[in-house]
Amino acid sequence: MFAQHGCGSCTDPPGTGMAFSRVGRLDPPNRGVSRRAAVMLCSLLTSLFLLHCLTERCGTSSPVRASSSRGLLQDLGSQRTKRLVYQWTEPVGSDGRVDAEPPEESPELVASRKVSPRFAGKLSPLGEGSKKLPQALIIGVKKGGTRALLEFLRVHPDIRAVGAEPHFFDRNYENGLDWYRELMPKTLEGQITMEKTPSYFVTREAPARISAMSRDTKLIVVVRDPVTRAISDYTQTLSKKPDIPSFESLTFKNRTTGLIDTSWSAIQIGIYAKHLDNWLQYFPMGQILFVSGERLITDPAGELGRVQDFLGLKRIITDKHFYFNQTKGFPCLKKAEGSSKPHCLGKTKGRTHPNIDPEVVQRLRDFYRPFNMKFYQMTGRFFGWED
Ligand SMILES: Nc1ncnc2c1ncn2[C@@H]1O[C@H](COP(=O)(O)OS(=O)(=O)O)[C@@H](OP(=O)(O)O)[C@H]1O
Repeated sequence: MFAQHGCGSCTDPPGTGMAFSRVGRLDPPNRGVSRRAAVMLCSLLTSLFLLHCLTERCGTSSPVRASSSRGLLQDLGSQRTKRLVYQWTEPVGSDGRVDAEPPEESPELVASRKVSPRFAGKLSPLGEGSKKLPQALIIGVKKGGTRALLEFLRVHPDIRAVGAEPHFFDRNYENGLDWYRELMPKTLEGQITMEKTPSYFVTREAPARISAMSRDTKLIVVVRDPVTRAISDYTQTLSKKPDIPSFESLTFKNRTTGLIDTSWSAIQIGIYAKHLDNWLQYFPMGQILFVSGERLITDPAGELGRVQDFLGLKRIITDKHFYFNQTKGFPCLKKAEGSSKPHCLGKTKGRTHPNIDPEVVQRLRDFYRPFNMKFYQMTGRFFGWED
């Protein structure tokens, strides 16, 4: 009876005691003793409950929970997420060049994972495992097909990846490895942690920094015909800054002399042999896998087979996982990771490119040819970008 009667007081703010003293004065003495006992019992139970909450084991509805240490950590986590959100808008240069885009994940897919969209990895049902530094990275190239590769790889049960581009080895290096590790999803023994940031491939300092993290890091580069890549890069910028000069005028330092402006990042990035040279100072060729961006579209399962072998994983992602979506004009996943629904990449992947003057395209083909030949020689793979 006391427990029932007094239970309303259990929710009163502890330490006020006002309701109890008023009730005590109005009741007869023998009942007053019992009431005092009930009050003491309630206070004891309240204290125990508070203690329980402070050790973070009580339900989310508890007011104590809001100020618990986990609450603070969650707040910090969302601040960090916000910080990374800003970075999507940061890299717009004065010429309207944009370095990165938000991850191509549909809101439905993200919601189905029930975790932060930007840093969503695969969650084990009980959230067990620990955060580890990545053992494999997709380091480039921008507009090569890096998002498609990562989204396809995430289907593999032994791969867990960050959704967003952390840009750790180029823009956020001063934040330190602990910051970087915190961004990673938890993994169990035998699972591989991954992330993709396409700008690493052209960042001078990236190879030394990644090697300092671990000399065993496996590196994956998705490459695509440098001319189409440059046009794709330009198309992305144009979609955000429609007033930029034409592709043709940005291509040349001087159109009449035909001198190509190699300082324009859209052109620079495609000189793959030059960038690769820098990586080979720190990593042996066997630790770098080159994925054909073209074949990733025409034969995704074939390229994914090579990637799984390279990562030492069982070939789980096969033809059965893909279908060709006629409307999108690209292969899509029958079931995305963490979801039972089909999944194509979003609108910013597979944009319609503007028509470029064929003479300019030819001039660029001539420009890239020797670099491409060198690149085929270095990698031992013929990518067929000549026509
Ligand atoms: N399956 C699938 N679906 C959609 N798009 C696909 C796919 N596979 C490869 N691609 C090509 O990926 C190009 C974008 O490359 P990235 O994801 O590396 O771009 S980014 O650097 O992250 O912005 C994108 O370039 P654009 O066609 O120029 O938009 C696509 O051609």
